[in-house]
Amino acid sequence: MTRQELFEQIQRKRSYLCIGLDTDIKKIPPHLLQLEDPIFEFNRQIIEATSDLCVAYKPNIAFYEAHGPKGWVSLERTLSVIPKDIFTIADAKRGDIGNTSELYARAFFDQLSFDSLTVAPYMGIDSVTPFLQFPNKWVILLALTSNPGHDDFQLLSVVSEGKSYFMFEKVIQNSQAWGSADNMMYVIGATRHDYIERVRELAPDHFLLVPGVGAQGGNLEEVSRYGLNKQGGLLVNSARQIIYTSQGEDFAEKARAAALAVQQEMERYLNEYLPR
Ligand SMILES: O=C(O)c1cc(=O)[nH]c(=O)n1[C@@H]1O[C@H](COP(=O)(O)O)[C@@H](O)[C@H]1O
Repeated sequence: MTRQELFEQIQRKRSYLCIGLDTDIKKIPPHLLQLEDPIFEFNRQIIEATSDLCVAYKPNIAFYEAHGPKGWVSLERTLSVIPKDIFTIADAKRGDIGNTSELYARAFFDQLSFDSLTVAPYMGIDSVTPFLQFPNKWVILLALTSNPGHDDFQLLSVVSEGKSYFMFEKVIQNSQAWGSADNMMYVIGATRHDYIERVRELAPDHFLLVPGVGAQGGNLEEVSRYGLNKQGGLLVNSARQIIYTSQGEDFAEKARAAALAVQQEMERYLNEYLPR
């Protein structure tokens, strides 16, 4: 999917919501557990109930891998029911020496047909560029993550040409030579919305994947104020706050209500910062 197509979807749906399919067998409604593939059935109903309100789905691969081969089947089946105009993110946080990264890319882009993959930048250029060789596919590079440990490394000072930068700032600056705003996004945690203005100075055109609203307490209003750009430029992810709203037979309906509340809030920000 191209940047322009993503933007058109944001305008059409008045939403930049990405729903996280972090489908935990321990948290899904008990009535689904007797089915052959409860994870798929849960996802299928969530997708059916919410696909007009969001522009992306992000299955976190850990929730599927943990079940072995059965989990991969649930993931494949889930992908097959996501409408084709919706952006898909494999949240696998990969990155390794070049030939290994290339195989990871083939797994997620060719075998599973995801539009994008989250990638850790720590091993540097040759661990990231193999993912950028796939036409129409995206790398979403971790820059400033939402978890408490982000300050262990991402906020360390690095001196470059006599100036001091945070490590995450160097990730954003240096990686722009590896790809472009048409095939690379950055992860910025919603819990660090105080840095989004700075991120926008460094990467005015790139899309940002912003997890951490909802269950992790990030602030959507602040993220939107500083993060929206002229093409939308934001995919704000929420998983638990949307998909686990009810443990009953009405779980999909309740998930829709939670997604609708977020979409309506986003529509207000789009009207304010990015009028049609
Ligand atoms: O790469 C990610 O998506 C990610 C990066 C980050 O900094 N923080 C973060 O929470 N995530 C993912 O985003 C999702 C957040 O889920 P909720 O907190 O339930 O909305 C999980 O799948 C996390 O793995």
